[in-house]
Amino acid sequence: MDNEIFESILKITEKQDSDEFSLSIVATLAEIIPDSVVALFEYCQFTTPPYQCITSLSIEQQDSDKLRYLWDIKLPASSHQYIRDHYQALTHLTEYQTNDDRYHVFIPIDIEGKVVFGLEISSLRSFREKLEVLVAITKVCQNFYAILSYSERDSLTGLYNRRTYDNKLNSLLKNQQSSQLHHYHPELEQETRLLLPNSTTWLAIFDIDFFKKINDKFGHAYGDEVLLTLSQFMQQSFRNNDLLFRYGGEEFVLILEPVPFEQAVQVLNNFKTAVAQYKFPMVGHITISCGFAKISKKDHPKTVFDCADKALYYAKEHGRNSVYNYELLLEQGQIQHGIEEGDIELF
Ligand SMILES: Nc1nc2c(ncn2[C@@H]2O[C@H](COP(=O)(O)OP(=O)(O)OP(=O)(O)O)[C@@H](O)[C@H]2O)c(=O)[nH]1
Repeated sequence: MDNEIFESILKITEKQDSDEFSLSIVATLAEIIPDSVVALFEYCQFTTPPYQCITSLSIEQQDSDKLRYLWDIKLPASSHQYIRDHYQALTHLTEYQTNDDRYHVFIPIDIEGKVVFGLEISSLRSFREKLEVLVAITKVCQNFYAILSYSERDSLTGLYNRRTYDNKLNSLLKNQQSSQLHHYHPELEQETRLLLPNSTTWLAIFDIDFFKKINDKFGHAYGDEVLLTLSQFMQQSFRNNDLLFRYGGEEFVLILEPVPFEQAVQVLNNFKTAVAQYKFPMVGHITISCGFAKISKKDHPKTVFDCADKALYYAKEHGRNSVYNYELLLEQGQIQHGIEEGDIELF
């Protein structure tokens, strides 16, 4: 194997987390193709357009021979235009040239036969002679992505699993909203969204009401169908930057990107209402309860979860099919900080 490919693959596959892995692929390709812009797109069938650029990089050679890594730089308009017009046809490696004299290559990465990511590399100089290297690297990456995805996602719903939740929340708390991925980059010509004043990141827990009865009445397979449909509903209802997890059995966690309190209440209530109105095949109507809490920098992962869980418990005790916020319940004196009736837990 060519030494360059071997070294690159070794470097990329040292990463054990798919976010870091993605950044590493982009960096490696940008190093291999000097003066290029490398962008990584992620596909999501539930968004419009059904893909988003999650990161991009260009490496600049400085006078001192030092390299400057320009992350999340704006993509050439020609790349955006082409992808917007042709994304449905970009299911195999595509080379194209545009009027601005740029040479582009788009390489789709599929997992289990479905295109999940796409890499777009563009430069004012042709890099045809490097195509073989690019293809070799992306083929290995494709296999490695599949392994990482298997370990990070829940097999029934495809949402992130509990283990990934721990990792993502830990890194979010460590580095509140500054991670390279799943973060809105205004430079990337995506949906322009200004951060409203008083915006905070929120953690919400959803739990299906009386799910045991659904299993008991219709059988486990129909119970699974409800979990699957609900998770698809979640993917359609929340923004691409929001993170969704199947935390356990019939319990789901949502990390809501920074929005003001009123907006969080509205978004969560809309979802709760939409679920209650939906008629599941065979099972009919179901309801969910939700508790949510603010994620602040100083929080410990367990503390945030426990707070949202207390609000969820309150919802379960007060009629279900409802959404409650931990901080508001606390302010209203409906619950106490740390100590609950019949609860000797102290934190
Ligand atoms: N079909 C299916 N059922 C599951 C799965 N994981 C957990 N469950 C079931 O989910 C049910 C959860 O029951 P409980 O914790 O009593 O909660 P509940 O019946 O929803 O009641 P409340 O939460 O109090 O409204 C149990 O019967 C579990 O067996 C799964 O992957 N598939």
